[in-house]
Amino acid sequence: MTDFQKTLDAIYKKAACSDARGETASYIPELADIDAHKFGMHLIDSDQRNYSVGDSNENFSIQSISKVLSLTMALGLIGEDLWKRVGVEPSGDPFNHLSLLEQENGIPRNPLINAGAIVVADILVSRLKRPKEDFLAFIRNIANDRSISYNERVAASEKATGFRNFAAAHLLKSYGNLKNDVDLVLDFYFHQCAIEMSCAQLAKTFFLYGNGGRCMQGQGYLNTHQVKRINALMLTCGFYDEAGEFAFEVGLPGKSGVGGGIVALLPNTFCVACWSPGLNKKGNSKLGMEALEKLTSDTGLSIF
Ligand SMILES: NC(=O)CC[C@H](N)C(=O)O
Repeated sequence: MTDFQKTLDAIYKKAACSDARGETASYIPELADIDAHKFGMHLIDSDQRNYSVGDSNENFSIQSISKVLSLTMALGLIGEDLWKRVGVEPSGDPFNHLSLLEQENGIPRNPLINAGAIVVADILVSRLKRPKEDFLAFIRNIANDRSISYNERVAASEKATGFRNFAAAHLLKSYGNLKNDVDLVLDFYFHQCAIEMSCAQLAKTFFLYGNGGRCMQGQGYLNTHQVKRINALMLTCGFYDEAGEFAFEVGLPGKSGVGGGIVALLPNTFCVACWSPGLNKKGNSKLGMEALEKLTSDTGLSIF
């Protein structure tokens, strides 16, 4: 049987003495000052046993990791119609690029790049009575944890500097693929990105994607067909123009965020969350990528 705690301890030891930790995300001013020496990891196996190291209980901004959760909620609300407004192909571009959006007439390549997530946010704004409150309640239910919240300072910070997201939303609007007011949709989007969680909470929340769509409490959020699709999207699109590298090095469906978090899972085996705020050039956690590579290499556990 795999000794996950021993593997995490070895990863932590290696990470602690690494001095090439990458850069924090300075384009969202509130994220720029996070201590790049933080490092945490939390793993939950299929028997719901927990293993952790480092700053695994410290909150951080989940940023783009939230795109998987908003997609999950939107799929539950409108089902397959969602795919009329957003594609399922990797973009091979950075998360905030706009060129393909124009070439492809306002249909974003996939729901995990910013433009795609903004369309998903638009769907939620249309469908939910109190979008921000209802989305937060959805996540708190999955995690069974009322303490999960938005960080209003991070949301405001991104609103003040999120020019590319405003550009994306306006472009979508010009193609008729954004139904609501740009400011309203982006207010929701900036808040979803500003949700804070710890590695422990994140692993708990994403447990459902490795468990046939059922959360740790046993409640179903996705059917097996939908969960297959979301895992396929995480594998092919979860790391933008580094998705190939993540599949190559780590070999798991997963999702990153510019807060330095990465969550990944092996269906029916484990769900793991890692946090190290320094990013590589592609906007993915530098040590997080290395830690997950070591996890799957040392244990021999990956989807390949
Ligand atoms: N990759 C990310 O985490 C990007 C999310 C960030 N809120 C943005 O829209 O730019």
